Amino acid sequence: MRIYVAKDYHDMSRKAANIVSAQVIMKPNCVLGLATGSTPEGIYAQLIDWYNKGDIDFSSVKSVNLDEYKGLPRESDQSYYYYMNEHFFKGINIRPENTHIPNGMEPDSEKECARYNRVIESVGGIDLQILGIGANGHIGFNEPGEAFEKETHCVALTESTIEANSRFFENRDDVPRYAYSMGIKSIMQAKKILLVASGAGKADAMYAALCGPITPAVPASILQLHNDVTVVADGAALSKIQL
Ligand SMILES: N[C@@H]1[C@@H](O)[C@H](O)[C@@H](COP(=O)(O)O)O[C@@H]1O
Repeated sequence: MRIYVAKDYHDMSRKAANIVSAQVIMKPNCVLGLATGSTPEGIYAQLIDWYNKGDIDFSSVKSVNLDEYKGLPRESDQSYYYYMNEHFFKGINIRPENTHIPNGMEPDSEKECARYNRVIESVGGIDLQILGIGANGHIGFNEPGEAFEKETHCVALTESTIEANSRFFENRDDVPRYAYSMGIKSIMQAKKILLVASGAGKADAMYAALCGPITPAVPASILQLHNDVTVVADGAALSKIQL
C-alpha cells in the first residue's frame, strides 16, 4: 500500500486525478470504477479541466459506479446518476453507453443486483477503482456488518450514513433508507484501487481501515488484503496514522 499525504483538498484532488489520468493514458480503453460523495468531486473537476486542454481522452473508457440510492429517480438531484452527469460525464467525452450505474428505480432488488453483476462481468473487470470512505468505514454502500457482502446487494443504510448524507437533502426524512451497492468481492477484484479521503472527520475511519483488524465491522479494512492500493489523503484524514 502506498500512502501519499496531500497538503489539502485541492492537492489531494490533483494527485488523485494524476493517477486516474495515467491509467487512461496507459490504457485508453480501461474500465474505471467510479465513486460519488463530496470527496471525489475535485478529482472529476481536475480531469474535466485536463480533458478541455486536450490532455486526456475518455472516448474508449468504460465506467462502472459503486452504488445508487434505491427509489430515487435519475432526475433527482441527489441520485448518483445525476451526480455523475453533473460532476463528470457531461464535461468529458465518455460515451453514455459506456457508463454504468445501478438502477435505483428497479424495485426488484434481486433482479437489479443480478443485472449489475452481469454488467461488471461484461465490462471485463475494473482496472482502477476510485473509493471514498464513510466516517463509519463504509466503501461504496458496504455498511459495517457481520460479514463482507461479496456481490451487488441491496443495503439498508445505517443511521450514521443517513445522518452523514442528510446534509445533501432538504430533510433527513428525504434520505433514502436503501441503496444498491457493488459488493466487496467486485471491489477487491479491481486491478488497482485509489482510496481518497479528506478532513479530520475521516481520521478514525482511515486509522481503522488501514491500521486496525480486518473485519466486516470496518468494511474498508479489507483493502489491507489488496496488493495494489494507493491512498491519497490530506494530513487531517491521516492524522491518527503514524507514517
Ligand atoms: N456511498 C457514498 C460513498 O461512496 C462515499 O465514499 C461516502 C463518503 O462521502 P463523502 O466523500 O461525501 O464524505 O459516502 C457515500 O455514502
